[in-house]
Amino acid sequence: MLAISCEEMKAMDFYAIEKIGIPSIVLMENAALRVIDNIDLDRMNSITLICGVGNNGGDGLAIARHLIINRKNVDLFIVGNLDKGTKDFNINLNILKNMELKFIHITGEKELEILKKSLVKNDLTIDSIFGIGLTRDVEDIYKDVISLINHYSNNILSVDIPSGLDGDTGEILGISVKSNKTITFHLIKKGLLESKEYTGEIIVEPIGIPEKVTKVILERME
Ligand SMILES: NC(=O)C1=CN([C@@H]2O[C@H](COP(=O)(O)OP(=O)(O)OC[C@H]3O[C@@H](n4cnc5c(N)ncnc54)[C@H](O)[C@@H]3O)[C@@H](O)[C@H]2O)[C@H](O)CC1
Ligand SMILES: [K+]
Repeated sequence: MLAISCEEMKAMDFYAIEKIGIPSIVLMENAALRVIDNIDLDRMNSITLICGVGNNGGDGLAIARHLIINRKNVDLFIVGNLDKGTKDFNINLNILKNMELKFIHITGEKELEILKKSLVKNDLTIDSIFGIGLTRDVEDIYKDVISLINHYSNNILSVDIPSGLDGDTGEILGISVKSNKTITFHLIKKGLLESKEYTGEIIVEPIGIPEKVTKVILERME
């Protein structure tokens, strides 16, 4: 199975968007729908979603929207500086605000306690904090959130990469979500192959990036 680096994935995303003309929000929507396809909606009714403020978080916001449309009970939490949200994160956040979905912005003990209460009673926790954009050790409030996720969830799904795992080496950067299932997009990232203990079952899902893009980037980056 072809495994790629985070840099190669970012280059493929960029080429698909800039050269082929597929809007990034379309890739994000495709990613969200692929995650929904991998959730047993007949059995999962109460779902806790924890989102970062990058595009991995943006995936999570789009997933939240589709879960709500499927009449699921969604507890949505966001961790990170909301002023630093990416373009696609903000598009999806704005949609949820227009749908009057309440979310909790985790900044301290009070919200961590609310998160814990949601985790202990839910059917599924979805980790959408960091993906291929993780660049350094996880610290502070992010570390507290991931520790709670690992302690109090009984069923965890990670979006693209377990948050805290280095997508290239499989190294744990301070702390990582220990998932039951990881839905990774387009091609498997090398780091996932090194850390089955943290990824759980790995499912690779297409998000609409043409084969040509993969070929061009891999030839360029050989
Ligand atoms: N259009 C696309 O490219 C698509 C991407 N997909 C998803 O996007 C993520 C990658 O998103 P990106 O915004 O590049 O980064 P992350 O969301 O992974 O990280 C967010 C942000 O966090 C900052 N950061 C990095 N390390 C730390 C840290 N230790 N502590 C705090 N903050 C940190 C950094 O600034 C990052 O930018 C990819 O995984 C996919 O899930 C779509 O799925 C498809 C389209
Ligand atoms: K993640």
